Amino acid sequence: MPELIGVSGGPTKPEIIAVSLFKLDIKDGDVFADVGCGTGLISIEATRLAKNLKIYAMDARDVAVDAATQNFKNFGIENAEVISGESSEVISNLEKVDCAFVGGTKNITAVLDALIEKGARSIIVNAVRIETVVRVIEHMKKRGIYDETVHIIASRSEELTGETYFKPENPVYIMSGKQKQ
Ligand SMILES: C[S@@+](CC[C@H](N)C(=O)[O-])C[C@H]1O[C@@H](n2cnc3c(N)ncnc32)[C@H](O)[C@@H]1O
Repeated sequence: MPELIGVSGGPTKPEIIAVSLFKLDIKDGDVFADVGCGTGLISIEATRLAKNLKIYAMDARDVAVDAATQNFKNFGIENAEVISGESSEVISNLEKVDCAFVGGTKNITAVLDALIEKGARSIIVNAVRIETVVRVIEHMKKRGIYDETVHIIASRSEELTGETYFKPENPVYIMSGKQKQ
């Protein structure tokens, strides 16, 4: 496996990716939006779960766009387009979206509105700040797409003086929205 090029804020931890992508329920042929793609790892993992995806990976930071572009090249991901810009505007210019993972939550209500407008049937949002969690739940409820929130607290084994202890990861909230297509 090639080594993933990192950026601040990423990559998303494997346990969070596992739960998020399970709940996303991505299907063969889907148009998938990786919103605030950072390293692009979510898109890379999504290609292992479904065939013939069309992926739009977007981020407002040049450093993330460059990292995702290089990571896709290194991992042989040919079905992903990396787009630089504010996600709510990028999504507005897409023809349609079937499902979306939102890892970057700036302007989150506008991002959710754009995804709903494009017909997304499944939207998963990751957040660590409680104010963002409340904003997402309230807006999903207002738009009639709220499904549920899962709060994940994981810890990973680390060696300590030849023995094993568990180092806690940051807790993450995973919000899920579903819409009929
Ligand atoms: C926590 S990181 C995402 C990590 C990523 N899932 C990974 O595995 O590498 C959040 C990213 O979202 C981007 N971001 C946040 N809000 C955004 C927005 N409204 N539009 C575009 N990018 C955004 C940030 O620039 C940042 O790179």
